[in-house]
Amino acid sequence: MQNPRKPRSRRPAPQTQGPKPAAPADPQDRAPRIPTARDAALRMLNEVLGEDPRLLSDLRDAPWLRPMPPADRARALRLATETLRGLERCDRLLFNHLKKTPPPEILNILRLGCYELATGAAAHGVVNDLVQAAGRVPKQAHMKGLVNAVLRKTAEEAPVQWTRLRAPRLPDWLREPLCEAYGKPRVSAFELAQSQGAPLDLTPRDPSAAADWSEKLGGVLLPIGSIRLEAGQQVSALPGYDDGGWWIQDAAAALPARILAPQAGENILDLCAAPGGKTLQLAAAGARVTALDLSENRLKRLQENLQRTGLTASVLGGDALEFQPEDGTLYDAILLDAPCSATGTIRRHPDLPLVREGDEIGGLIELQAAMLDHALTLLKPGGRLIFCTCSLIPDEGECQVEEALARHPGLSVDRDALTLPGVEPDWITEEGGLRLTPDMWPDLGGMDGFYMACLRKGA
Ligand SMILES: C[S@@+](CC[C@H](N)C(=O)[O-])C[C@H]1O[C@@H](n2cnc3c(N)ncnc32)[C@H](O)[C@@H]1O
Repeated sequence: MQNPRKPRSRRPAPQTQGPKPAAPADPQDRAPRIPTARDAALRMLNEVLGEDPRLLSDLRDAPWLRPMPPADRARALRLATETLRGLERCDRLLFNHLKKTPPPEILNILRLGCYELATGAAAHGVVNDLVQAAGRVPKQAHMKGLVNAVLRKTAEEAPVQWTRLRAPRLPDWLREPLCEAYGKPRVSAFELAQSQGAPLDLTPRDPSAAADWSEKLGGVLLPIGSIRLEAGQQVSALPGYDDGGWWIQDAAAALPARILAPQAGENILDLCAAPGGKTLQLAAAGARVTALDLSENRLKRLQENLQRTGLTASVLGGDALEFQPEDGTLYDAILLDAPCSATGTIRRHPDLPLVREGDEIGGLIELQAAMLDHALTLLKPGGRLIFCTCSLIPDEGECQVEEALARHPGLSVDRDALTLPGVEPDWITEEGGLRLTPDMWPDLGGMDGFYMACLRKGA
């Protein structure tokens, strides 16, 4: 596998999307009953694809989901996620039977129905339920007949046609810079991997117990030490959840802390730490960890994760750009998991390319560089700093490291840190980082896209 070609300039990705359709009215405001999983999935689709688009991850804790039983909430999220993953396929099938684009809420009802019918749901129940849902859309009840007719036709052809349609394409704002960096065939391979979703990966608290956990949980032990299970499990019911024997973390996301190779007693700063997968890895190795993040909400999840696993870290709310340790001590090592476009996580979050338009990437690139520069001021001479992002865009990875090396004489890349079981030579980039993409490990179920490098401060 080849390393990506790097774009020469850092221009922000172009915006090619037109204005979003008008926000639909909120059917739940008029319906006091507890939403069903389908009702909630429809509301999620309306919010993600609405005028003020929201990410599904921002809707997880929405107050209107609270009255629902947890299993229905989980089903709603799965239905919305998978409909959004298959949106292009849904529209291709539906528009064979539509003379013009229906109002957004009706179109989303059809899209949800199309996804469910294509993937094996019983036609009778889906169609009846969604016709009823159309009848509750304010001012659109007359569309019930259309919903009924289109879904009945879709029920006949969608199960056969669905997998014959191409893997949904990324939008131009992302596809163009990725094609420039990796070439079209690789980007098509990313899209295929993204269309297949992601398995459930776990990081064992004790890396030497990985094989035991894998056997106990009926999983597959991955070459880099993570445990892979099939998606869709009730995680809290699995052995080891309550006592923190492992935590959920994509295999690719577990590598930065492994490359850091934390030692017991080391003073390690985890900048941009929440919700804390990497903090847990550092603490489990016996390091004295300071975990800092700007988001109070995400820090709550980090605290819960520490509590469940019984691990300890000093948790601080604050801005990584301004952070100064109270006693002025410098850190042995720093992990900087910088905020980024998150384009490496699209197989888990297929809503991301639909909600974002790429206009935030220029600002993120500046922020990452500023964070890296500030982090270096907090590091001991000779200390190591892991810079990582869950992005596929080289400007947020390879280019950041190349430019940091140019800005900081004495700073070097520690290539030896990459010598770990399971790390393949093809993953190593020219400047000495690791480039991971979703098409890697195709026979094992892929991995998230990530970039990481271990930097050494001059002594
Ligand atoms: C990629 S996520 C971190 C994931 C985390 N390291 C883990 O393994 O679970 C990036 C984090 O950066 C945080 N963040 C964004 N801007 C920040 C800032 N200026 N200072 C500190 N944290 C920031 C976000 O709240 C978010 O939690």
